[in-house]
Amino acid sequence: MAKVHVFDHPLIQHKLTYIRDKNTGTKEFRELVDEVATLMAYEITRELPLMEKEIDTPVCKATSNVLAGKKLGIVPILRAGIGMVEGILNLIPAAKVGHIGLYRDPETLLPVEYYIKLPSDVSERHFILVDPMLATGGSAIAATDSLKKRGAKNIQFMCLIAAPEGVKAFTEAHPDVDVYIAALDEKLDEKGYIVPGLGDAGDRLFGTK
Ligand SMILES: O=P(O)(O)OC[C@H]1O[C@H](OP(=O)(O)OP(=O)(O)O)[C@H](O)[C@@H]1O
Ligand SMILES: O=c1cc[nH]c(=O)[nH]1
Ligand SMILES: [Mg+2]
Repeated sequence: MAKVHVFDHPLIQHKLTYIRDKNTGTKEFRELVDEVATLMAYEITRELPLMEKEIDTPVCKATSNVLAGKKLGIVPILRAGIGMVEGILNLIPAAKVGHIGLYRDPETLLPVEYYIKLPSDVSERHFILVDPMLATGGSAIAATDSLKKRGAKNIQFMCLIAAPEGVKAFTEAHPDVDVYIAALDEKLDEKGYIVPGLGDAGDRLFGTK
């Protein structure tokens, strides 16, 4: 069964409070999402494999650890996922970036895929799929389906805020994909918005409301 990790680091929680605040403007919202994505990436990469390397320090020969060269891919779910990419690349600058374009139909709440472009070596890569919001779970489930259909075997899903309904649906659909969230909120409202949430993540990031 998928593991669900909730990051309760004080810096993440502090920044998330200002991300939620409706009085936070687009510029600050973007900066805060970027910063939280970096902090989450630090936590999410904790298990990356290391290998030993022989080096010469100014004092002597030594054996020390470096990353074992795992091929990483970051995949934002458009649009809102884009806001988390730079923050992760700050820590993993060599990662490849794929894109999955999905929007949630406002009537049915079902995801509609309109774009996909992934690195060519999908089956060899470890993917971090990112989206600020896991609401009904439809978008994250469809994006993970899309990745798997193209050969992805190793996926982690990272989001800022999740609703219990979304976590349940996602972990049931993809029990092999661990989920990393900054906050688990109370519920969904009748329009499928997360309560208390942060509103529409894409609109707040890009100033389209
Ligand atoms: O879990 P779900 O119920 O599927 O909802 C979550 C999705 O909704 C938002 O995207 P939206 O459809 O608003 O697209 P946008 O990023 O282009 O604004 C959000 O960024 C997720 O992708
Ligand atoms: O609360 C929500 C739910 C879905 N998408 C968002 O951007 N916000
Ligand atoms: Mg949106």
